[in-house]
Amino acid sequence: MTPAYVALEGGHVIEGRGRAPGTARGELVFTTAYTGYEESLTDPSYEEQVLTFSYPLIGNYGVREERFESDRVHPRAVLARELTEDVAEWLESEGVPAIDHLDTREVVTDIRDGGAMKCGIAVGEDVTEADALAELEECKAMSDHTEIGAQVSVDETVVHGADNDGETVALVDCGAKGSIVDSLLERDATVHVFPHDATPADVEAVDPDVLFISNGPGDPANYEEAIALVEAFVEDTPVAGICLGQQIVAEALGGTTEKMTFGHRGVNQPVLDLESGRVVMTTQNHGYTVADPGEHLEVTQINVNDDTPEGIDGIEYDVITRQYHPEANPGPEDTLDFFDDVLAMADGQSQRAVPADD
Ligand SMILES: NC(=O)CC[C@H](N)C(=O)O
Repeated sequence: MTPAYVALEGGHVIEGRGRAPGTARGELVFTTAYTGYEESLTDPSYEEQVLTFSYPLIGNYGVREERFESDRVHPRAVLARELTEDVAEWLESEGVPAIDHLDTREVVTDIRDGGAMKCGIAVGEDVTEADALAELEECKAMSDHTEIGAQVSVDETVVHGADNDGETVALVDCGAKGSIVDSLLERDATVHVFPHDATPADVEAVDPDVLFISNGPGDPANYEEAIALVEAFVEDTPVAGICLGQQIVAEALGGTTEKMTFGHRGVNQPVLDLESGRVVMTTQNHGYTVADPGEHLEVTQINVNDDTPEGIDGIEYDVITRQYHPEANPGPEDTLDFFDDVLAMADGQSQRAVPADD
């Protein structure tokens, strides 16, 4: 059995079975998702994290590229009770250390008690506990990854669906999942995918019908350029956002964000729509949340478990955002109509509670 160690903040070391070799460090988080491991492992929002699957068997339907959300695995390392050979081989080929045969209940309990925490990972024939502890020593807090947007964003603008007849979307790529682009293309939009640090002039050049801020990893406060884009466009152009995008929009419009203890990661988070009273099941993956939406935004949907904001609308501006992942992949598709609402807003068809002055 290949030795494998996870060193947790505070120095507690958990031993497991090595499935893919290497050393790594990152913020230790867990997801309760029971399907969708390919989508989760390729979701750029997991950059600089070590992902623990609490579901006990991961990989039971193989690994298929058409389910990937980006072109690589983003977590720095993967922990599970049992990984199939397919997944272990895939992670090894990606150079991502993987460990199984550990007590994931213990890991999840530690995270629930101590919050998402730094960890060090060491897997390989010759590694020792000291190697995992050395990685832990080097691990940075998530908010100190100030250049994280550059690690996951496109370098140059990419256009999808240039011949489509629908709305023109300026999607700011802070680590966008492929399904967000697909959901817009399926609705006939033309999607210009911009780097995370695009300038207002770059975006203005395509005359967008909506500015759309994507999901992405890390602390929203580290996305200064995207925050500035929202500030620059919100008075004249509709704005949408998913997950990190909701947090960036709040930061831009006078709201605040904060780090949660261990966040929401899974495919069955219940969300209440305050107007309709309807509850939907949602896919989530976030560690920060909007703490105060500020005076320009109102909360329209909340998490049933802890009342955190899940949907936000502009009061005097055309803005709609979601904290969860309406594009699913993985997870239930109850919330795909968010994309219809965004494109209706882009087309000037939105039904906001407070109409704009013009
Ligand atoms: N999926 C996301 O966009 C994650 C947003 C942000 N990085 C958070 O952890 O809260």
